[in-house]
Amino acid sequence: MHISFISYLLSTMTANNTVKKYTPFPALHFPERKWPQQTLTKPPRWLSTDLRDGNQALVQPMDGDAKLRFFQHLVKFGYKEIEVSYPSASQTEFEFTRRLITTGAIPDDVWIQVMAPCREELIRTTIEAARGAKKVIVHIHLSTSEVFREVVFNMTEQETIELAVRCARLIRNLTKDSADPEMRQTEWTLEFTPENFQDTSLEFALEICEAVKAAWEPTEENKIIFNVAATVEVAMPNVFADQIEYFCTHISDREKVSVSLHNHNDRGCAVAATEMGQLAGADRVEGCLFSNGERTGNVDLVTLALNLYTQGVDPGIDFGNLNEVVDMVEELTKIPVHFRAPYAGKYTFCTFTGTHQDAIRKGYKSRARLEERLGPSAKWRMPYLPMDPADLGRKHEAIIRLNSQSGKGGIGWFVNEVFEVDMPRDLEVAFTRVVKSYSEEKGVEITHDIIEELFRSRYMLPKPEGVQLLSCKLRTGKVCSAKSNGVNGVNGVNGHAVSGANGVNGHANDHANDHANGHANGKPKPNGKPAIHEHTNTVHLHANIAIQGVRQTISGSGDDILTSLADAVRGLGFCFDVLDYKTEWQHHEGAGENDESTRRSAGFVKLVSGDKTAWGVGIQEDSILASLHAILSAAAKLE
Ligand SMILES: CC(=O)SCCNC(=O)CCNC(=O)[C@H](O)C(C)(C)COP(=O)(O)OP(=O)(O)OC[C@H]1O[C@@H](n2cnc3c(N)ncnc32)[C@H](O)[C@@H]1OP(=O)(O)O
Ligand SMILES: CC(C)C(=O)C(=O)O
Repeated sequence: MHISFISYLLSTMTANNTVKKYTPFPALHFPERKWPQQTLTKPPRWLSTDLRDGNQALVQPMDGDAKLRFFQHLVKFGYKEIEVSYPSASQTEFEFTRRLITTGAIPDDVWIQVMAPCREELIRTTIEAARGAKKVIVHIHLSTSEVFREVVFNMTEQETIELAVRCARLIRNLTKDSADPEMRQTEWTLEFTPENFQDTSLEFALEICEAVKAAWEPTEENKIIFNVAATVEVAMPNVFADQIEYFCTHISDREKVSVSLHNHNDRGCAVAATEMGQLAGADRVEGCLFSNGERTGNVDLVTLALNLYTQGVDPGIDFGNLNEVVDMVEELTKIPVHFRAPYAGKYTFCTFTGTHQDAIRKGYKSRARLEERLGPSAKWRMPYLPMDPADLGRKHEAIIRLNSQSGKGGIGWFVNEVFEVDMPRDLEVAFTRVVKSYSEEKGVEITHDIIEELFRSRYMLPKPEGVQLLSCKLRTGKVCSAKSNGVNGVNGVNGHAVSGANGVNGHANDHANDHANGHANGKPKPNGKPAIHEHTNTVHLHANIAIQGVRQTISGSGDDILTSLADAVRGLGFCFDVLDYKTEWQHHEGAGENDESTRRSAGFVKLVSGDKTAWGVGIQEDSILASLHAILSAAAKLE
């Protein structure tokens, strides 16, 4: 037999053998389940364990100052239950807990949670650390799964129950039943975690929780918390939901119990499992910001909260400045938030892809119209963006980024961001070719600066200040004509637009709107055929201009201002026809519509001469000057 065939056989056998060491997690036979029909309509009680589970998983756990900053942020975001420490772990943990309490850093409505294993001396230390706080959840954990009982603790089920009950009684004696009056002033709650609940027999999990509950004696007002943890995620989320619904419907005194979830992300399903667990009846959720925590992390509290938000449910946590949250967590944990993390990643609301950019751009235009009619609470319907980035304090300009995968939608978006104008479609197509070939040739991301440079050098006069309009007179007259002054296929203004014959400064605004409207309405005729006008107005233009300081007089006639300008420029010795044009006023964000000091006009003109075509663009405070620039710029390129 050939040697490589033998090694192939060996490797297949090895692979088959290694997979056999795993056992499938059994599904629950639970036909009574109701969770698949439920929906989430309210937020859970949230607990942040960033300062405990998150902290214990760091290469370098946080010091007291870092923990304090983190704590203050958590309070600011709106968390009312915060696991602050594992006081028996280290002096830092103990002292941090004391510092919070003695400096009055804990708002009255915030519960701190302190954690300990089921070991008497460590529980005593833990409770001592919490002395004097207003509201404290004492959290003890004990693994209940078979493998832990056998491998780690060497304890029977009965011994495990007895240990848990002893600890619950001890905590009760040291806290709510304490002889020390200072201790009794604190509001104490017990949280018991049957660690590895997911891998524990449900009957045993219920049995141990019932025993702990009986030892603690919770009330409806001050419920005991059973934190049914997926310490290691070993099953699919639907199986987890069955386990939770079974637990919720079989634990006694349900009204005195808060069922809490604590999901880790070993199979990558922590968010799904936590959401399904809530559908199944859980009341409370523990997790960390951006999924920090042991191994693959705890469930991500940011994703959970914002998933609710995007279903129209207020999570009660404020992530209105999500970048600030990211910065804080990255700085204090030294773990970067992934670029594609839900909601928070740098690329989460950003696309390089042409068709996506086109859809988003159209989406924003449609959104602007919708908001004009219905206000900012109009229902969010946006292609590719399940959430408004502005709700997270994220800027629209970060959404679209350009490379060789981008198309005219994205490139048009950038031009709009740089110049505050919308290009005509045909110019978008032409400029897209320019940008794509630049991007492919250089292999770089296209920035706003590159767009500006490419656009200016391609379509605008190199020195726009070199061309000035010193004065301009316009006159209209009715004529009977069947041609359009050498301007192929351009319809004229509406016949009434230009009445004045003012100087430059005086004319800009009274004729400019009509100029713009006329062009917007006036579509070029296909094939460049002359338009037939039986009775129309002709615009006669007479202007004094200066090019590089040299004064010239130009005059021309046409169906409208632009075509009469084109006619006049031809008088300077250029030879062309107008193929397409558009004028518009810039959309100045924040400036009032009639704020003349900030208004600028854009003229876009496509000229043809022989078999050459060229676009020119002018952006100026004066609409006639803008069009003049556009024509001169395109005409120069045809030379
Ligand atoms: C799933 C979770 O994340 S639970 C939270 C865990 N967090 C931490 O462990 C962080 C802080 N921990 C520590 O600082 C230390 O581990 C301490 C202070 C708790 C204990 O330290 P040590 O006494 O040195 O013990 P060590 O760290 O080796 O822990 C193992 C011992 O604790 C026991 N143990 C582990 N979990 C528990 C528990 N939930 N209840 C009771 N005993 C426990 C083990 O059986 C073992 O006992 P053994 O030495 O008799 O075999
Ligand atoms: C809640 C505790 C015990 C925990 O961190 C876990 O189970 O993962």
